[in-house]
Amino acid sequence: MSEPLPGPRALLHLLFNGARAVDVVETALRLGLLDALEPGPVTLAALSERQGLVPARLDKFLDCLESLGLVRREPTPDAREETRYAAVPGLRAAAEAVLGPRSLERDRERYAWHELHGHLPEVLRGERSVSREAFDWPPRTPEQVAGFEASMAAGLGPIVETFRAHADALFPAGTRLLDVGGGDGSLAAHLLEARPDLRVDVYNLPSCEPLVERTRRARGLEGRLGFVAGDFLREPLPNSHDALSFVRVLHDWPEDTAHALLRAAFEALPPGGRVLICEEFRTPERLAAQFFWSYFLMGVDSCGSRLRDVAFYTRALPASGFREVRVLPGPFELVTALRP
Ligand SMILES: C[S@@+](CC[C@H](N)C(=O)[O-])C[C@H]1O[C@@H](n2cnc3c(N)ncnc32)[C@H](O)[C@@H]1O
Repeated sequence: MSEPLPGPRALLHLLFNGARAVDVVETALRLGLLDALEPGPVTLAALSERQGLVPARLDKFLDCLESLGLVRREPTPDAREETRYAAVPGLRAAAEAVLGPRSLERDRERYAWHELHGHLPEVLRGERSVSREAFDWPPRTPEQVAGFEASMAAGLGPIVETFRAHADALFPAGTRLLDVGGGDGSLAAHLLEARPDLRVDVYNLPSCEPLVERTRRARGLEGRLGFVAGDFLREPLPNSHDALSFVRVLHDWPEDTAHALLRAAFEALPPGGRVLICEEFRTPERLAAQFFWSYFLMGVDSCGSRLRDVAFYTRALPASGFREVRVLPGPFELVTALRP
């Protein structure tokens, strides 16, 4: 769905009514109204009869959805009950993704954003931050590490889809891939399940080793899913792999660190070796999905997660010596390049 954003005044009205707006959309999802509205158009009379709802009340409910830009109304000179409504395409899936029980937004509610809420002037002046007990970057305590990596694994769906779509071209038989900052090994496990001839090592801080061990055992990947402990800010990357991936890693760091990591990847790869970068590049829709992190990380100076323009990487890769830079399509784009 790429609807134009409402003007500033309309947007602010809607934001002020945010809790009520979410209530409306959640209700539409729960009652099955979105299932009826998305193939639409459907008349008010048919919809209220099918769902057992009071037409005059449903009429107001549909006005709420229309004011959010989620439902379109076809005005009619006929009786009010004959007005036809249709949901904008993709609404049901979007509502499930953002408001459903496995929503990433719900997952983010676990973070201590309320430590900043109402205190942004002090936050912006550098007088207040998220406490290190609540969140540290990189995660420090075993609870922080496990909680953070679980959040990451929950959002892997589009990344797995992108990698799977391009796996044949990217990973010839026998490829050894190092997934740098590879979380708890969940992405590696998906790739290994899709490609029986692949071998993947996760490179991560030592605190992540038990999580990767757990993934290896749970998915029966002994002998194929390895772990290499290291800190890429302090030491060179290991140099015994054909390909290195950075998945949602480079955008966590300032530009000079991202450049340094790409140079480290270049040094570690053999001639013909491939680097892969997968993260969300900056578009209005993705910026909306990133809102939580833009807000929360104002209080965490050690983490600068920002969506970058893809041009940052298409310029940075050649500058680090890489050639044949390609941007492959997918739900998250995948940028690849080769060491000559
Ligand atoms: C945003 S997470 C992405 C995890 C995973 N790639 C994914 O997309 O689900 C960033 C990862 O970088 C790792 N990381 C952070 N600092 C690191 C460092 N200095 N050396 C190695 N890994 C690091 C974290 O432990 C975490 O697994």
